[in-house]
Amino acid sequence: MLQSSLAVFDGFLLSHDPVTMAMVAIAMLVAVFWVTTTTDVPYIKGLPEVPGALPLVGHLIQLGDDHATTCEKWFREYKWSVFQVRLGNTRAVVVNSFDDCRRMLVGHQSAVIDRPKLYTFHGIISSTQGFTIGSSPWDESCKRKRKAVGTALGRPALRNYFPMFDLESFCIVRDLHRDSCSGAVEINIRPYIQRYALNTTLTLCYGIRMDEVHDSLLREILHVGSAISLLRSASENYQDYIPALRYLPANNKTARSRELRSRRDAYLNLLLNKVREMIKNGTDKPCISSAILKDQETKLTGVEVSSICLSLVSGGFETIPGTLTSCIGSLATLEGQIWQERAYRDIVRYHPTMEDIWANSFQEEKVPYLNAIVKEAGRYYTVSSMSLPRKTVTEVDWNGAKIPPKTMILINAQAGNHDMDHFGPSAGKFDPERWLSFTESSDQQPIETQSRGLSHLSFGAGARACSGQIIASRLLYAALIRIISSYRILASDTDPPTTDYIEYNQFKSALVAIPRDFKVKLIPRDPHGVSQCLAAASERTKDFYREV
Ligand code: HEM
Repeated sequence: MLQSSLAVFDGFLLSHDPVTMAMVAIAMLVAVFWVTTTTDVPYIKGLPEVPGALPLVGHLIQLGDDHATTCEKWFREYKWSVFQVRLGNTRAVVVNSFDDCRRMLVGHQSAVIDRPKLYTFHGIISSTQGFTIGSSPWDESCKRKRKAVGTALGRPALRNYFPMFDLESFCIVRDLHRDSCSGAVEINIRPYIQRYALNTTLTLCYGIRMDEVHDSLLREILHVGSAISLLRSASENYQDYIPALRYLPANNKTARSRELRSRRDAYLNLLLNKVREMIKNGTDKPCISSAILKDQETKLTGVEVSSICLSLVSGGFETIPGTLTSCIGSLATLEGQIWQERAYRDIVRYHPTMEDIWANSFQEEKVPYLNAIVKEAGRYYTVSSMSLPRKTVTEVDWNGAKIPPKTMILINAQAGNHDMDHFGPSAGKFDPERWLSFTESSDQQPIETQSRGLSHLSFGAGARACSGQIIASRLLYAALIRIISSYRILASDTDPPTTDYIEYNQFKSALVAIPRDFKVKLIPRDPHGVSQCLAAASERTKDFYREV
């Protein structure tokens, strides 16, 4: 098409006939329109397309910073649960209602098992350490990595991590206790939770942890990880969808990606070298990379090992803090005081003494009210609002519309998790009790409602669902039980939490939500009991893991 237009243009240069000139102009316009509106996958008949796509950018500008919220709005406005949009030159199918998200992810799980490759993330950032599992196309290497991670993070493996849960949740309370001065000082809890999440995955991968909340290596890993997560989002990275932008002379996205890649390489290499050194000195702790470096019956390549460690570190360091910090924000509100008291009563029902809570809180998740809080936190604060993009490998027949192979599928988990058709009219409200029923006895004890199948969409679903969901739930539970039983949490009057499920997030364009900062007052429930438990935990955990 372009070549024939150029041929006509040559003819135009030789002739000044007005008819020829008009024809050439039209041909040129058609060619420009064609080039700027063609997508990788052609228009899918039978699926509605949101109106207003522009040449070159498609719907990117309309989608704005916050794709999940814009698509949720379109879903409600047009009453289309599944529609197609154009992200520059890429056609994507967006799925919104809870039932359709489940049907796409579970009902068509083999067809949507792939992940798309993006220019910036795959081509630049991942060129040295390999792709994370969550961004790996479905191939033999991805299968091997998922299998290894499935074993490391599956339910049977959890018991190996009990000492780690004990130590890391102890460190949260230890430092909150020190820094909040018994409620006199209001405190931002997110840094403590960030260390909790990051130390957990660093321990799993490298047998290494950092004790200080503001440790410089810890902050570097968090900073670089968040900056990379920002570069994965469509709204921050138009060059993935509008290739011409890649060739602009002042392309700061590419330069920034390269800078972040080398900073990430530096700390990943440092961590791996530490493990090598520990192996040499015989001081290494059991962890994924030491097992692989010692070649314990593994068939994984070096790049696959880096990819696994990268996936675990990046899988947890924002999702856990995003969910847990926001959840504590909801619990700290006036209404949240009731949930805290009911949770506390339920904790005491299963663990009658403070010692028992501390000794037996991380081995299983048996307090129903806490499980309900964990589930509601996951649902309500959908930290990965558009999940991770999928790609079809085979055709999907969607009510007669044929979605071809290689089509990008975007799961709007935020919309599905707040879908009133599924969760009822209170879908837009944080309410742990939606997961509970109560006994008819006078003390109305909470019982978990047995939900069949998928509770919410925050961990995705189907063959590429989150590999870390079991350990993630345990981490949320293990931190909450110790925090709630140690303190009454009150929102600060001057820096209160934002508890709206959209507005709580300060970076709408990032792949994973970063909650707005807020502060809480922590009023010790039993100061003496907490001090005793802290002293005992300090003694118990002192030799578990080494620090960098
Ligand atoms: C609250 C915590 C977490 C949330 C909300 C979350 C959410 C997600 C989501 C939405 C996906 C994509 C699922 C899909 O496409 O269907 C995912 C994938 C993944 N997550 Fe998580 N995650 C969490 C914690 C973790 C943790 C702690 C780890 C590891 C230690 C982890 C490791 C992974 C991995 C490896 C994948 C890629 C799976 C694949 O592509 O095959 N996640 N997660």
